[in-house]
Amino acid sequence: MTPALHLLQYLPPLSTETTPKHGLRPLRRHSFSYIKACSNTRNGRTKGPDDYHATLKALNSKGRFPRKSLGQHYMLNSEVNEQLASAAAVGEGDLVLEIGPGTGSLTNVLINAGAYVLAIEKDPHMAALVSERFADTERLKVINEDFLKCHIRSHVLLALESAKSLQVVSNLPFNISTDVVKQLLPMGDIFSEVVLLLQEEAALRLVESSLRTPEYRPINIFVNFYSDPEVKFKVPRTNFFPQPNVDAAVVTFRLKRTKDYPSVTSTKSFFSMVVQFLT
Ligand SMILES: C[S@@+](CC[C@H](N)C(=O)[O-])C[C@H]1O[C@@H](n2cnc3c(N)ncnc32)[C@H](O)[C@@H]1O
Repeated sequence: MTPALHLLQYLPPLSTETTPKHGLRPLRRHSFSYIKACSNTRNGRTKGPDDYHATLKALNSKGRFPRKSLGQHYMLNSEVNEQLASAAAVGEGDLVLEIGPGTGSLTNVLINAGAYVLAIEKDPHMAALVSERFADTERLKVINEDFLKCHIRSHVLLALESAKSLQVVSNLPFNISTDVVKQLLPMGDIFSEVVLLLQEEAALRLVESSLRTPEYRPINIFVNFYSDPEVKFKVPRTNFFPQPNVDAAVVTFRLKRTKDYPSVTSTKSFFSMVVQFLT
């Protein structure tokens, strides 16, 4: 059996399940004066096949079965990707950091919304695949690194000449979501908003302050200290390939500016301070 046929037997039918309608803000239109890593022309936009077919075609072409250890659950529904971009109000000239572009279905929507995308992908095969898919645009820069280990600040500042803010938009691997949140939320000096597709239960735990257990309480304090979080909408598991065992939800974290809270030396010291306070 060829790798492509082997993969095809696992493919779900095209989902007709839609996500609930919600009141998203209209697209914000402001632009950065100049972004070093990308050209500022509009010519690099990519109009390709829809996410379902593009994702499956990309995976099939490489005969590459998704890896569980890397949380590779790919988004098949363009509508969800559109809503993610809308939740972040991605518009013309924005610079967006995407963690884990995978086959590039969300990347495609971000580029078509007018953004320049800096994508960090840990899997070298997927980094190569997404670079290849968007080879004809200068709106994408792919970095093949582990987001949790890379020096994100220097990557971002290299890509952004002026000190204006930018957004993070990502369909995250569920297994690294808490670590990503801990890393990104204190970066209100460079990011204005972080929009993440998370496991639904994790999303509710991070945002719902009414749920109080000793385990999550410090992380709730952390999230509210650095941001104004909001659960936007639920994404049923049937929208992913392979289908995970859980549903997902989109959360927006509007980051507070560093001048709006007392200075904290490190995330580690923040948590030890909170734990001391609570015990
Ligand atoms: C849930 S998939 C999402 C893929 C794509 N964005 C989509 O919506 O279909 C997660 C992606 O993150 C990548 N990834 C996993 N761990 C990572 C890490 N530590 N740093 C960067 N990328 C990672 C995976 O290889 C995979 O491409």
